[in-house]
Amino acid sequence: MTEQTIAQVGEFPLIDSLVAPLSMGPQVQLGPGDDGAVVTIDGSMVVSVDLLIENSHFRRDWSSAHDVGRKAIAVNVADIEAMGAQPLTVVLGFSTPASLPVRWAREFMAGMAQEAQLAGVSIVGGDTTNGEIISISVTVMGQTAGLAPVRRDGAQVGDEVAYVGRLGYAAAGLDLLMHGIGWLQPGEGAHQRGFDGSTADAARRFQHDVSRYRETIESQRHPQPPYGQGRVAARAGAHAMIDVSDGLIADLGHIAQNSGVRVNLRSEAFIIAEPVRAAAERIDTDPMTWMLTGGEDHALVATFAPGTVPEGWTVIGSVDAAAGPDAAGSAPMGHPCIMVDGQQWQGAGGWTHFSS
Ligand SMILES: Nc1ncnc2c1ncn2[C@@H]1O[C@H](COP(=O)(O)OP(=O)(O)O)[C@@H](O)[C@H]1O
Ligand SMILES: Cc1ncc(C[n+]2csc(CCOP(=O)(O)OP(=O)(O)O)c2C)c(N)n1
Ligand SMILES: [Mg+2]
Repeated sequence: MTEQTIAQVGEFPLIDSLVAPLSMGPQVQLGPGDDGAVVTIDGSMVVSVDLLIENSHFRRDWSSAHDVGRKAIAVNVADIEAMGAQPLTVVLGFSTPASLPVRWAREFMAGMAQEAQLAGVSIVGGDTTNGEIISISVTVMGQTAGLAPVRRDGAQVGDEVAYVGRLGYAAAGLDLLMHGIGWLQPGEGAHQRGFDGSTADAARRFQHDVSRYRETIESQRHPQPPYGQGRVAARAGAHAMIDVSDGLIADLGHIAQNSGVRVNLRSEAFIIAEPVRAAAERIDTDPMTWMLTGGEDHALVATFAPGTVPEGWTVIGSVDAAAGPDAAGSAPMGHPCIMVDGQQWQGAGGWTHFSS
């Protein structure tokens, strides 16, 4: 029997079935179902949006619908955490081919609901349309609730640089998946690029033992941002903060550049987690590259006045005065604002869209 598709169910019955299981937090006066949602907030509103596009941000043969739903919430809530604000609500833009099995949409929504619960946000509305591939846009709203927002431009010379959350996991998982390791069973995504659908190809892709580094692949499917730690950093008086979406060096580069300072990282301060080390051994690569330039774990990295780094954060470097214009000119492709073990970082600091 073939699976029921979205085309067979129709727009409004689909929406009804997607929103019915959602629960609303106490701040929600009016949830999905009207022209707009109504939300009570404390202080100023902090708002951010991110897109997840099929084959750019996820693949259906790498991640389940549930994983993609979890990721859609996590990557967006991390931006509100990185402002030191309290995440409250999200609205979802969902575009999908009519041929998508309804099961995929329901599991996606269940993943969103599960992660929303973890992150402490309510899904208060959305929009559903027809499109050639799956596109997901999540807008997240938070409140300042008595604490000043922590921006990217506040780092001060003499600050300590520290992070909380995972580094290198999601990048390791991405590399493994790109090596054909850890794919899901071929389902509706089997037609997608990189998978020829043949039995031999399927057998080759699913024969790997991934037990030692499973957590890295799971992190690529859905990251685990350190929920609540953005508020902890704001309460500790963090001077600047960002979440690591593109790569630690790239994202710290935004702090350094916006603040007019230079960041010095000490590689010996990084602790390489066992699953990341195991993944690096499996595909014979340097795990530090993933930790320094890999994205999608959505760790928080912040700068603090000396002695004010919160418990549970790992200090990895310090903030210096910016180098002169000569130094900037000597690393046109690199990150003149970021030093690692006393050397200016040359080359890519993380993921950028539009490059081949
Ligand atoms: N198309 C756009 N229109 C307006 N602002 C944008 C657009 N794309 C990105 N920005 C802004 O540029 C900044 C950097 O974007 P991005 O790298 O996506 O940040 P993040 O990693 O926090 O998601 C953000 O402040 C974002 O709001
Ligand atoms: C199919 C697939 N290809 C490539 C990647 C890797 N990747 C996609 S986006 C990205 C960086 C973060 O995404 P972005 O849209 O730049 O997030 P933002 O900085 O706006 O939060 C990475 C490492 C992936 N996750 N899935
Ligand atoms: Mg963004």
